[in-house]
Amino acid sequence: MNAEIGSPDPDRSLADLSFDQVAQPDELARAEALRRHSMLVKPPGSLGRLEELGAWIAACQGRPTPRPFTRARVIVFAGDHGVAARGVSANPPETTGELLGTVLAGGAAINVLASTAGATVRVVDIAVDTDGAESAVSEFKVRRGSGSIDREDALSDAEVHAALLAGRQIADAEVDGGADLLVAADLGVGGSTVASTLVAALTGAEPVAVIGRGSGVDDNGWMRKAAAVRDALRRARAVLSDPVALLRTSGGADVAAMAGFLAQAAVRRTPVLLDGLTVGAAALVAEELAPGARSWWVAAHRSSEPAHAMVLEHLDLEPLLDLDIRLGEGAGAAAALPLLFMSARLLAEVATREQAGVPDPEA
Ligand SMILES: O=C(O)c1ccc[n+]([C@@H]2O[C@H](COP(=O)([O-])O)[C@@H](O)[C@H]2O)c1
Ligand SMILES: Cc1cc2nc[nH]c2cc1C
Repeated sequence: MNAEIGSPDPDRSLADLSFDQVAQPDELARAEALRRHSMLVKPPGSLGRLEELGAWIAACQGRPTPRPFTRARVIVFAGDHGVAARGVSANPPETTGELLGTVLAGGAAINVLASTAGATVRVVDIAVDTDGAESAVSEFKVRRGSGSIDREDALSDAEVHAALLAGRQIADAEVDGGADLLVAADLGVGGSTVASTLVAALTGAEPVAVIGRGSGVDDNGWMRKAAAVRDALRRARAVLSDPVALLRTSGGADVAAMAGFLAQAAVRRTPVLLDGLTVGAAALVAEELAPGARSWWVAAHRSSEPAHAMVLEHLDLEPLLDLDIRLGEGAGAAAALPLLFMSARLLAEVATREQAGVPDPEA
């Protein structure tokens, strides 16, 4: 049980929330890595984006020859959304708690994908609407569910602070525990309505342009979702310039925690593989909280949710995969993990032309 649910420390000041300045990845290491790639036993540039990806890893690690990743971690942030009660999802709200149990039991797609790729999964119950049955993963729980963003604030200011701090603390603990590659993942019925609202607010997109089927809502549900996003957007646009107020008005504790996590991962110079729509919405907020954080992120995939394309465009990120994945829970990111593992090892382990005795025809 978490005694603090619903009563975040009122003494936490705004100052607690500031993120240290984000340093940029090491451009010298990136340039050296690209130069090394041109010396390896293959036509220059022939490994395409794997070369760029390797150079990005080198820049993040601050060394031209990357170390292989040894501890990739997927953190699943689970939370409920009050707006789910408006019938905007194909699934009833209680599904979130059931899915949380499935991930904990190892039976979800993310468990299989992460384990196949060689990553471990941690689940954090940040705001699941359980009826009092908090568990060992509820240490950072901020509240149960959230307000329905079409007509009330999702959270109080104190709850936004608590969630951002939770994300920041989780990132710190993961990096201190040796994580060298991080994935933020979301789980929560109604999450795509919240994420679509945040994306429309932060990118200036029209409501109808951002609304997709989420986890599979039917036509009537899609209409209710469109109405909810339209109403929520009116409230969101009033607080656009203030990311904390935006999270209070139109977010959720899971999104706020992911934003804190993504910002702090960048502060701690740790590369992150971004998943789909809801993580993307959190990333938009994180970039506002910690400008420059986006340099530490790679977009794993393009979700089939229309709002995700707007996230990618806004952050100027080119996704690695386009597999029509629209699951959330970190699935798209886990599917792309092997590409990062390969990119790091290619730079470190492929022989140079000189070592292989294959002279450069141009030399
Ligand atoms: O991240 C995505 O691209 C994504 C796209 C569609 C659905 N989801 C997942 O589905 C849930 C949200 O869908 P919905 O329809 O309940 O809003 C939530 O658990 C997300 O992880 C996630
Ligand atoms: C089954 C199911 C799995 C999910 N994983 C993430 N969101 C989800 C939503 C549903 C409905």
